[in-house]
Amino acid sequence: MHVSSASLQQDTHAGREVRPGPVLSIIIPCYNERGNVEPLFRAVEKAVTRYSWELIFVDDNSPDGTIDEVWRLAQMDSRVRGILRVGRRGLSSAVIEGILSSSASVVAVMDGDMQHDECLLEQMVDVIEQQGYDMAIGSRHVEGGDNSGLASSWRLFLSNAGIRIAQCFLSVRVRDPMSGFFAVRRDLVVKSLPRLSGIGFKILLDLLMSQQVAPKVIELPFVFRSRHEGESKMGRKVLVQFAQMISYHMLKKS
Ligand SMILES: Nc1nc2c(ncn2[C@@H]2O[C@H](COP(=O)(O)OP(=O)(O)O[C@H]3O[C@H](CO)[C@@H](O)[C@H](O)[C@@H]3O)[C@@H](O)[C@H]2O)c(=O)[nH]1
Repeated sequence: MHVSSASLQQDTHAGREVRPGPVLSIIIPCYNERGNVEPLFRAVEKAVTRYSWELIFVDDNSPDGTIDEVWRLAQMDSRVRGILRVGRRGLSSAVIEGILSSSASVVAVMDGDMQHDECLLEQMVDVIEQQGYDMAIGSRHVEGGDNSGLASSWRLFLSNAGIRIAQCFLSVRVRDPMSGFFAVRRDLVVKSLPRLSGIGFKILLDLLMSQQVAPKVIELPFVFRSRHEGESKMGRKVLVQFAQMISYHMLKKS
């Protein structure tokens, strides 16, 4: 397991026992995902063994009691934490709050429905920590990636159209800017906070559009799986919010 030598030195100097924080914070926005919480935790536990991690679920007061399930797990394992937001909704803003409450130098964002492949998490940390990338994106649109888990051909059409639109506004070439699965240096997000819109579903695109200097980005292929349980929250409102988010950045730049 990776432990930073800086933290060890510091604690040797202080002469007391060390309990270093996690290397990776995994942020899970969730709404009505009760049945997916424990399977996701178990999957992460199995997949991520080389780095220490914490798993932060950010729930917007789901009617199905998702947060109770998160807190039940948190009682059994201190690597699990839950943030309950009341009176607010939104994937992107939930992710931002999760990142703000995290402590690792690398944060990963993934869906709470098992559509993202947890086996990619270690590789994401590897490329950021060892190869100097700022961001590693789980991509359905590079060789080896696959988008077959999207629920319908209508969703596929929307996703492809969204990607084409998004790419017009990016200075860095990203094949899957609509992905909800990525890892990033935490300090890059913190520096971007004044420019992030936090609107809607597309936090990766929001983050990419907030950059003043092109970040060093790598896309890693993954197979987008079918949902484990429950339903997608994608609706007409999400499309409107997508347009609002793009407009927000265009207005800021003008
Ligand atoms: N806290 C919170 N979480 C939310 C909200 N809306 C959705 N989520 C959570 O965000 C994750 C993704 O939401 P889904 O509703 O499952 O998204 P999707 O339609 O399957 O969209 C997927 O495909 C997109 C690419 O086309 C991805 O961008 C997106 O992240 C997701 O992977 C899930 O864990 C879901 O519970 C919300 O208002 N609040």
